[in-house]
Amino acid sequence: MEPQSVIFLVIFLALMALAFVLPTLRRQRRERLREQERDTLPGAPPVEEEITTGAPAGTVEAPEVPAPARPVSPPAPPPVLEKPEPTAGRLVRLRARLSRSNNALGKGLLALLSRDKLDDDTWDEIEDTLITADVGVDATREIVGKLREQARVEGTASAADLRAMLASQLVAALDPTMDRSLRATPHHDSTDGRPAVVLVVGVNGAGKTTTCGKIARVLIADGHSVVLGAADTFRAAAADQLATWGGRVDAEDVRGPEGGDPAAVAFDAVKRGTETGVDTVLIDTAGRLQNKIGLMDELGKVKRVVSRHGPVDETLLILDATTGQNGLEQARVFTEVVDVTGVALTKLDGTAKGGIVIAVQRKLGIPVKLVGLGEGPDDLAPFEPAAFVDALLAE
Ligand SMILES: Nc1nc2c(ncn2[C@@H]2O[C@H](COP(=O)(O)OP(=O)(O)OP(=O)(O)O)[C@@H](O)[C@H]2O)c(=O)[nH]1
Repeated sequence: MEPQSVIFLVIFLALMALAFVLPTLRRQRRERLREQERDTLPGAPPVEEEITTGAPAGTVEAPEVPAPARPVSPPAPPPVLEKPEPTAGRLVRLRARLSRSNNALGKGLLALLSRDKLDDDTWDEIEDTLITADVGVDATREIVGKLREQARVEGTASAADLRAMLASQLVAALDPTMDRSLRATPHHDSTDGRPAVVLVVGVNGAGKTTTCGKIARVLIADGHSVVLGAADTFRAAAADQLATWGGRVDAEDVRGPEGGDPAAVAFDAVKRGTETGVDTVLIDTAGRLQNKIGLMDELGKVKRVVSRHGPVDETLLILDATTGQNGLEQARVFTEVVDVTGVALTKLDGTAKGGIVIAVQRKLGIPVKLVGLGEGPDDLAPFEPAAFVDALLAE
């Protein structure tokens, strides 16, 4: 064979060998990549990205590896349901929260009542102390007037006796005969087997959503079932906040589109609660300023529309205790728009003005049914006048 032919033959054989080896190398690479892909943990960047990143700009390369399926996240674990604390004795458990913020009142009054001589100046100081604690001017005058009279009739009394007399006057001012039960369960006469409906109203930031969540826990702790209606379509996060509260104790929540009609959401929530046969539907409403007439009208509409299912059983006004006497004016406006049947006074842990409870009841003539004593999920207590006054006067 001629040397030229030998060279051609060698080149030909070399080309043939390449044609055979290259696909094999490609196949091996593909298999390596697949193995890598199998080893990739969920959440790591997909292999596809690694391959394409290095391609020169403008070149279109046929993908050598089929696009891997997106890493699938493991299914979310079922929510861990919480077991709320029983309601009995909560005010006693939370007593320290009250006395911590009010002990200035307790200490101050005891120091005054311990004076050897209870002259006019001392009585004035006792009055001032109670007014400073937000008991209200009229209520304070009445309470101190009765206390003075009692002290005079009973002659000289010890500081401890006077303190006990003052406590009983304060309890009397809170009218312990008022019905403070929350009309939140179908056992209540008016419900006819449908869920009891609780409408929660109040100015923004008073603690409506939080209190709705806390009440749901109270009801569930007592063995009832609850649907939450997120009729606060005004504040975007409120519905999420309510859903979170519900999720923790397995209470379904009903919501509508952001900025939607609150009355429609409230109506749907009651409908849903009736269909699913729950005991209670709790409706959270938007925070409304009393001077925004349109918003107050809207609240009236919510109540009217919900009433198509049957009367609202409890309209609970949420009042922030730290707003003091200003809160009272807000409260009065609410009572004109909706028939408020109970008051929940929140943030009593954050004020030295616990006397506001007396002022609220006196001004509105509506019982304080619940008190909020902290941000914790079970920091809501049924209101009990004697236990409250005892904590208020603690030293
Ligand atoms: N310390 C304390 N904080 C509370 C209490 N109740 C509610 N809060 C806090 O008050 C803040 C406002 O509560 P929300 O429930 O969002 O008030 P809201 O009335 O629903 O507010 P809007 O939706 O804006 O109308 C939150 O930070 C709550 O944790 C309480 O009893 N004590």
